[in-house]
Amino acid sequence: MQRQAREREETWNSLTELRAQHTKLREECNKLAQERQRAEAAVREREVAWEGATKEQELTAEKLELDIVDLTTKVSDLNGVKERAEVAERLLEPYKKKTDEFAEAFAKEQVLRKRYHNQMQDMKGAIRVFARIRPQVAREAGDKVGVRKLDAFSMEVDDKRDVKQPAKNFNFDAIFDEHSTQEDVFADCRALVGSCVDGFNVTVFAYGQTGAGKTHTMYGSKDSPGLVPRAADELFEVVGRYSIDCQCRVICAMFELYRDELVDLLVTKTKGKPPPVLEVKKDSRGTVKVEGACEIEVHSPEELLKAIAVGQDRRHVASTKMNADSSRSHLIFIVTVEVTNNKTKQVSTGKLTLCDLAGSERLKKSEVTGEQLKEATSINKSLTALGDVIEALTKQAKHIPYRNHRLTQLLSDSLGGNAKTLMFVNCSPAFGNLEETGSALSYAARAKLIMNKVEKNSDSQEVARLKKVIQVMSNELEQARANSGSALPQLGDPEGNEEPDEPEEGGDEEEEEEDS
Ligand SMILES: Nc1ncnc2c1ncn2[C@@H]1O[C@H](COP(=O)(O)OP(=O)(O)OP(=O)(O)O)[C@@H](O)[C@H]1O
Repeated sequence: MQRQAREREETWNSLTELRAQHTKLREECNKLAQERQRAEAAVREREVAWEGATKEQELTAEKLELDIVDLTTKVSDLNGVKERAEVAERLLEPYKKKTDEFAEAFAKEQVLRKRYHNQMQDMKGAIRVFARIRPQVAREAGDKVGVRKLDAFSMEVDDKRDVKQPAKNFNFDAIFDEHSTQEDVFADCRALVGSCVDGFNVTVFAYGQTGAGKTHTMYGSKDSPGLVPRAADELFEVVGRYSIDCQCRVICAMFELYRDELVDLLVTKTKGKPPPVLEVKKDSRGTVKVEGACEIEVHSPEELLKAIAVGQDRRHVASTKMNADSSRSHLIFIVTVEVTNNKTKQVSTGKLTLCDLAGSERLKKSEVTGEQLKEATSINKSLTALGDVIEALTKQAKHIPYRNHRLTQLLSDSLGGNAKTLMFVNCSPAFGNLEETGSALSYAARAKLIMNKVEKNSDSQEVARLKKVIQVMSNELEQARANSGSALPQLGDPEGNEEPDEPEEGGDEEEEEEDS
């Protein structure tokens, strides 16, 4: 009985154990079944994706095949066009040659037209205006171009940002653009140097916004010399030709008009001795002279270039937002050429005035402060005075306000005077400067209307000698008057009542009127 009970218990225990094992196995079986389900779902998903990709590839392949067919048709069409173009080109060959010939003839004709036009303007005494559009500089990178040369005589200023504003056209005696070299520019000015040696007064001045290229045009750089150094070489070329039967003397002087003060750039400063006072005067012919200036006689282009370099080094320049090397003064270089004919003893005296004006600037744009602000204000004031003189001359006003500023006094024989005058109007091509460019061009267009009374400065040797004596005596008298206060009478007025020939600031209505 006991044995039976023990066997039953053992059997029960192994049954319980078997049951536990069975439960565990069922759980594992369930787990495996779930994993299998997940794996089957993933496989199905991949199969669907693969089928989709295959379909897409099939569609792309079909499209590519269609594209290939299309491109093949186009290539064969293009081959047909190319063949026809080649045939047309062969047919056009003789016409192209003719067109090139016409273009060349047109260019030659334009050069001649410009030359004859300039000679005619010269004879009429008209002030000539050459416009020069400089290439865009690094500062303007990314800005659009709004100033274009149209042909040898015309240009346009087109503000495409303002669709309502039509392009403005300007006509001048020559237009130079970003492709024009310093050589091209000088080729159109060369004859003026000859005129100076011939005994005429000649003025070339550059006007324009700050950074527009005035100094580049007038002086240039070592690698790309501008008009002044080229004129120095040309002058001695011409003098060399004259020297066969004439005695020639070349004398130069250089000043800057800095903040309304005339500064001699060639004078050697002596310690403790103030530099001589410079005065702007006019001789009997109306030629402007700067009295008290240091004049240097030069005998070769090298000596002349050395004098130029000395003066340029002493000029006031500064860096502004608009130009890294901005000229802060008006630079005036004067070369006088005295030619005495060995046979006739006739003396002719020509004066070449080369003037690099300081640039007009918007004070907000150039962001100058302190001393530079004072410089800019003074520059703008002088250019306004110059504008007033131009305005008065073009309106043929009775009174021309030359005496309102030293700059206008200095240029009084060049504007409405006895000189052959050439004005450069320099401009930037960039959109950012269109407003300033437009006003500089309008300023220059007005100047183009001015007529000078050009005549040769020629005297017999005796008259020339006497004029020099008078000049020396006048200077001595002025000196004596300066030393003894106002005790001595003024020249030409025994009573000593005449106004001294000093510039008057601010355009006083009371000032002495000058003949237009
Ligand atoms: N035709 C040109 N070709 C190449 N570079 C030019 C030309 N004109 C001007 N530049 C360059 O543009 C910059 C400004 O020119 P420049 O100093 O002559 O201007 P500016 O009118 O004399 O200015 P500012 O009135 O401030 O003295 C310079 O770096 C100059 O080298």
